[in-house]
Amino acid sequence: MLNNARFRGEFYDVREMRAVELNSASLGFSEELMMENAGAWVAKVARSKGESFLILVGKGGKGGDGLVAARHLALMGAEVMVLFPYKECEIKKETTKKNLERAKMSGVRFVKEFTEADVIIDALLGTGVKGMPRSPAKELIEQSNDFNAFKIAIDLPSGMDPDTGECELCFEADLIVTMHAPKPGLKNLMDKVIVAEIGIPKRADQYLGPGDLLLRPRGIRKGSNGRVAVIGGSKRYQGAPWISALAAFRAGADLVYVYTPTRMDFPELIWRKRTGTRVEEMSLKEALEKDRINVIVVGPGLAEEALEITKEVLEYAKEKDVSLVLDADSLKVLPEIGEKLGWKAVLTPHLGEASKLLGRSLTDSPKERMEAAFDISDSFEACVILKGPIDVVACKDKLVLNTTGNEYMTVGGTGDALSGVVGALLGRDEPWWAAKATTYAVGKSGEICVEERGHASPTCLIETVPKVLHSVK
Ligand SMILES: NC(=O)C1=CN([C@@H]2O[C@H](COP(=O)(O)OP(=O)(O)OC[C@H]3O[C@@H](n4cnc5c(N)ncnc54)[C@H](OP(=O)(O)O)[C@@H]3O)[C@@H](O)[C@H]2O)[C@@H](O)CC1
Ligand SMILES: Nc1ncnc2c1ncn2[C@@H]1O[C@H](COP(=O)(O)OP(=O)(O)O)[C@@H](O)[C@H]1O
Ligand SMILES: [K+]
Repeated sequence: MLNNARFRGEFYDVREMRAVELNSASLGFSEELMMENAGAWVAKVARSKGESFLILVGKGGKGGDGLVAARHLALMGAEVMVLFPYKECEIKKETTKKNLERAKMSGVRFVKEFTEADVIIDALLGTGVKGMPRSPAKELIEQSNDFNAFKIAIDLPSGMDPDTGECELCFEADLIVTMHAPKPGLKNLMDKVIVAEIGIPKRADQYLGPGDLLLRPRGIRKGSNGRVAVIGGSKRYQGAPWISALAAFRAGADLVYVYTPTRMDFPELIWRKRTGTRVEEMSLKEALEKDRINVIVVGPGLAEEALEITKEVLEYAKEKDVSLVLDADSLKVLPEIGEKLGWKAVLTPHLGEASKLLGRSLTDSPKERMEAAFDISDSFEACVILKGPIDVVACKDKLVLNTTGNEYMTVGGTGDALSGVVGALLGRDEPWWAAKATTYAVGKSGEICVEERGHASPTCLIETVPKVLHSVK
C-alpha cells in the first residue's frame, strides 16, 4: 500500500485541493506563482497543437490560468485571441486581474465574439463552478462543441462538477491539463488527462496545515453539530472522560453527555450515572437512544469494563447511524471483538495501542508507523490517528503526517482531549476531515499553550483548540 500511496489519495476533491493550496500558501508559495506555472504548462502543451488559439476566459482562477497561457503562447510566436465575455470589474481574484493587465501588454488580441482558430482553450469554469453553466459561459461551451478544432480544457472541462463528474453541458475536450492532482470527476477521462505540477511543494500534500481546518460550516439548528456521549471512567480513572467531554463541548458539539460512574462539576456537561452497562435506570442502548446521541466517544478510563461496554457500543453503532471514536481501553479490546466499523469511526491509538491493535511490535520508524496506520485502517475499516511526535492520519487510501505539537504534550490527559475534539468534529463532518482538523489543531494548541504559559496541560489545550479551529474560513 505504502509504495503506491499518493499522500492524500489519487484524486483531490475541491475541498482537498483548496486545503493543499492553503497549506502551500502558508509555506510561502503564493497563488500567483501557481497560476503562472499553471498557465505556462498549458501553453507548453498547447503550442504543438496548432498556430492559432482562441482562449475562452472566465472571471475566476481558471480564467487567470488561461490569461497566463495566452501571454506565454504569444511569446512563443503563436496567434492568440482571448475572448473574455465579462466586465473587468466582475473579476474577484486579484491574481486574475493582474494577469488580464499582463496579457494586454503581451501581443494578445482581445476579441468580442467566438472566432475561428486551430485550438480552443477552455479557461471558463474550474473548481469554483456551481451548478449548470450559465450565460455567457453556456453559449461559449455550446459554440465550442459545435466547432471543429483541437480542444484543451484547463483543470477540468467547463460545466463538469469537479467532485462527481456530473455534466449536462460540458466542454468536449480532446485534452485536459489538470492542476496538481486529478479531480474525482475526471476518473473516466484519465486517458485525456495530463497532470501539471504547478509548484506546490510536496510538504503541502504530505503534512497537515491550516488548509486542513476547512471544516463544513456549522449547522444552525440545535443538535446539528453533534450530540456526543462520552462513555468512560471507572473507580480508578475518574477524570479521563470528563476531559474528553469538555474538549468535545469546547470544540463545538451542541450537547455532550458523560456516561460515567462519578460526577464532576461542569455545568455545561450532562452527567448520567453509569454502573457497568447500566445508565441510570436504562440499558446503555436505551440511554443512547433516549439522548438521541449521534457521536459516541468510548474508552477513556474504562479499565476492566472496556470489553463489555465497547461490544455493546459497537452493536448499537451497527444498528444506528452514529459515528464513533474509539480510544484508550476500547482500543485494547477491539481485536478481541473483531468488528469492522464501516468507515464511520476514528481510532486514536498511540504506538503501544497500535501495536496491540495489529498484534505485532512496532518501532518509531516513520515508514513502519505509516504502514501500521494504513494496516489498522484496513483491518477495522476506520480512520486512524496514530499519535506521536509525528502523527499519522490514515483513512482507506489516504494518509497524511502532522508535526504540530511538542514534547510537553506527553503529560496525562492530552490524548483524552484529542478524542473529545475528534468526537465533536465528527458531529458535523466526515471522519477524514474530523481526524485531520483535530490532529493539526490539538498539536497547534499545544504549541500555543507552551509559548503562552510554559505548559500544555489538557485544560489549556481545551481552552485553546476553539481559537485554532476558527483560524481558517
Ligand atoms: N486557487 C489557487 O491557488 C489556484 C487555482 N487555479 C485555478 O483556479 C481555478 C479555481 O478558481 P476559482 O475558485 O476562482 O474558480 P473558477 O471555477 O475558475 O471560477 C469560478 C467563477 O465562475 C463563476 N461561476 C460559477 N459557477 C458558474 C456557472 N454554473 N455558470 C457560470 N459561471 C459560474 C463564478 O462567478 P459567480 O457566480 O461567483 O459570480 C466564479 O467567478 C482552478 O480550477 C484552477 O484552474 C490555478 O491557477 C492554480 C492555483
Ligand atoms: N513528543 C511529542 N511531540 C509532539 N506531539 C506529541 C508528543 N507526544 C504527544 N504528542 C501529541 O499529544 C497528543 C496526545 O498524544 P499521546 O500523548 O500519545 O496520547 P495519550 O494521552 O493517549 O498517551 C497528540 O496530539 C500527539 O500528537
Ligand atoms: K504531534
